[in-house]
Amino acid sequence: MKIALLGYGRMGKAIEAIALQRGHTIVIKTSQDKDYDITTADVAIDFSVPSAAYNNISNCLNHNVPVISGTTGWLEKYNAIVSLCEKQKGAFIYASNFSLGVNIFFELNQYLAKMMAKLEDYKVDIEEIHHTQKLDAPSGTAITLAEGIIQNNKAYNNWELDKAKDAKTIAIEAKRITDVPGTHIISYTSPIDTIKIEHEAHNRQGFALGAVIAAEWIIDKTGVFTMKDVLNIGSL
Ligand SMILES: NC(=O)C1=CN([C@@H]2O[C@H](COP(=O)(O)OP(=O)(O)OC[C@H]3O[C@@H](n4cnc5c(N)ncnc54)[C@H](O)[C@@H]3O)[C@@H](O)[C@H]2O)C=CC1
Ligand SMILES: O=C(O)C1=N[C@H](C(=O)O)C[C@H](O)C1
Repeated sequence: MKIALLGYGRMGKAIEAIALQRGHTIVIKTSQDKDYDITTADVAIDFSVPSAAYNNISNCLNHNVPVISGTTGWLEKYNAIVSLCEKQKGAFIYASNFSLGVNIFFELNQYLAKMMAKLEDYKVDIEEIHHTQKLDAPSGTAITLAEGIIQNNKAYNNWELDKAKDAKTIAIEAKRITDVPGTHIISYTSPIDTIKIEHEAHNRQGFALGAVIAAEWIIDKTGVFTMKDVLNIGSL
């Protein structure tokens, strides 16, 4: 497969290493807004910056190149991308987190949220820890986790960074510590005890491998997909 890497930072480089190991070729590596011919690629993988993701993804869809995006912090334009993908009969996957481990963690989070819905003494909060170069807060993964709780527990209808403004809001605390690849902790606390589930990435390989697997999967497909489709999580 000929791959375009839109964003060639920490993740772009980790994806390149895994793509080459799996026999793919990198035909475009871009680290800024500059002209390139996206049609030379079979598939594009965007891990760039929040301000660049929409243009990168649109350019692929406008040229009928399937595109995977892991960039976080641009989702106010997600619906516009879905419409463009449908109009162009293109193929697109966004995931706040491409690792298998986090996608299993997303399922656990939803299951636990459902169980805790009946237990009013427990209050939930989310903590995420990332490296100090991260541009966005809270992390895309923490937002997906909060959405998973809200969908499964009527006690919550909103999330907020730092302090929860009322009992129906989930507080997300974002910590920035040198070199941490990504840790997410969900805690349910009552006056009596605390129940916690945690995912800790040891490095970026899980994110990168998941993105390459998604790129391999999306070739020849049409539509807007998620990592749940790629990993066929229901069958695990
Ligand atoms: N979904 C997932 O599994 C994961 C998502 N991420 C997200 O991926 C993004 C990138 O993360 P990192 O690689 O750690 O950041 P990074 O800062 O190391 O790399 C971003 C790269 O994008 C480049 N860039 C800036 N403008 C661009 C443009 N117009 N077109 C193409 N590239 C451009 C920058 O020069 C930089 O090289 C972030 O939004 C991060 O939150 C990170 C890890 C996993
Ligand atoms: O910026 C990062 O590094 C990461 N970003 C993603 C996010 O915002 O959730 C995924 C992962 O946690 C690493």
